[in-house]
Amino acid sequence: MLLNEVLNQLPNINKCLEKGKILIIRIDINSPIINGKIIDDYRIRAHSYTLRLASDAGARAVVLAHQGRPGQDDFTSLEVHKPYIEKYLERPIKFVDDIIGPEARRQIKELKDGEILLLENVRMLSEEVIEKVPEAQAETMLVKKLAPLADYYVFDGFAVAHRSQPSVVGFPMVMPSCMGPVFEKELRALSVVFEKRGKGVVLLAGGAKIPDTIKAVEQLLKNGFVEKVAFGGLVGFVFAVARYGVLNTALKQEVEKGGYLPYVERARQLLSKYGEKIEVPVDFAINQNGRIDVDVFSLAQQPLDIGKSTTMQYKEVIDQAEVAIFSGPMGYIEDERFATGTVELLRAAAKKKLILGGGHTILAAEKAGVIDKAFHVSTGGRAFISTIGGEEMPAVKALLTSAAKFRL
Ligand SMILES: Nc1ncnc2c1ncn2[C@@H]1O[C@H](COP(=O)(O)OP(=O)(O)OP(=O)(O)O)[C@@H](O)[C@H]1O
Ligand SMILES: O=C(O)[C@H](O)COP(=O)(O)O
Repeated sequence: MLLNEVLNQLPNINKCLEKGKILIIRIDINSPIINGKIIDDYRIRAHSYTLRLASDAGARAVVLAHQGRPGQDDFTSLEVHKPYIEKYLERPIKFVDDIIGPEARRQIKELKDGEILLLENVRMLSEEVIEKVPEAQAETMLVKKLAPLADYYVFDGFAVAHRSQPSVVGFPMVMPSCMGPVFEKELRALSVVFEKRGKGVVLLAGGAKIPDTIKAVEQLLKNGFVEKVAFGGLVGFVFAVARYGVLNTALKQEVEKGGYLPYVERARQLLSKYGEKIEVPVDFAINQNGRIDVDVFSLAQQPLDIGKSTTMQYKEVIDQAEVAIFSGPMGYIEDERFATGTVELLRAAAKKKLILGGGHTILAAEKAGVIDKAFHVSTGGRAFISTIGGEEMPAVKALLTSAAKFRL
């Protein structure tokens, strides 16, 4: 189903905003954390708007969210996020280090109109990280314990919409549900891409998520949703190896190091099918006591950015376009010298209808000074790239089922 049809069928948050009603709101404030400190709060800022809407309407908000994955360094308590939410909301919120236990349930029952209660990292429940069909997720402890306490479920976590987890797809099966404003805004912005049916749409695809990016690009090209795709970042290495052969050992080594050699074959297939629609780097920047640019055949060490000729070539592609989608940086943006390709292309893309997504892409856009010029800045990482690829998100499917069942 097309995104605008989905949007017509799903109730938006206004249908769930009622004074005194208890809302379970699933947001995605999963943020980059280093040494216990949040280093980018873009998602928190975005979702604070949703919580403000609920609070201003006098609803009682129970907030579900995650941070990291069990076993990873950034798997922390959401207590870390509380002051950030309070900063953007300009009002205090409650936090409880419990999710479905007696203390959490007591605090939910005692909520007053306009209050917001943030529950602990929902991935501390082992059942949350197991993906299953929505009907099975409706049987989890999370849903069984919390759903009876609430009136509505609001799904706002676009960035986690691709996960068939209990907090995402379980609640819509058992209670009236609506989409939150962050999620709705994402779908509306991305529907612009689909409405164009590819005409004048270019994708700048970089970054490090090789399998996800290749999968999304396969879909986009197959469905005719883009006119051109220009590759950079690590995914650009894979396409350069595919286009120019494996003569170049430095590039091949980089691809091999990440275990991505099998993707070279998929890249080759895409190139043979859609060759004229795909742009591949012709040169790269390397570090030899500073940045120097070398053409793809002379490369003898790890490339850290697309080169100047590639940047020029991609700028021409952007100039011809109406909509530019930017997903993943073109180079190692953590080092100023190698952020040039990404920054220059972002500036060119900002003259068009620019849609961008991904943590590092947002950081680069901030660096390039274009974040406020973008038509849409997505909160999604994998969810963003998958949605533009035309993949149906489990959250969307569950909300559609809920809409048909509960008719808000
Ligand atoms: N040539 C390169 N050499 C080394 N690192 C690179 C290169 N090109 C891109 N990267 C790295 O890729 C990472 C970003 O890729 P990623 O796919 O995570 O993008 P993103 O915008 O952060 O998306 P998401 O939020 O989904 O993670 C950055 O750390 C960047 O330095
Ligand atoms: O950052 C993301 O992409 C989302 O929060 C989903 O996180 P996950 O990949 O750990 O499910």
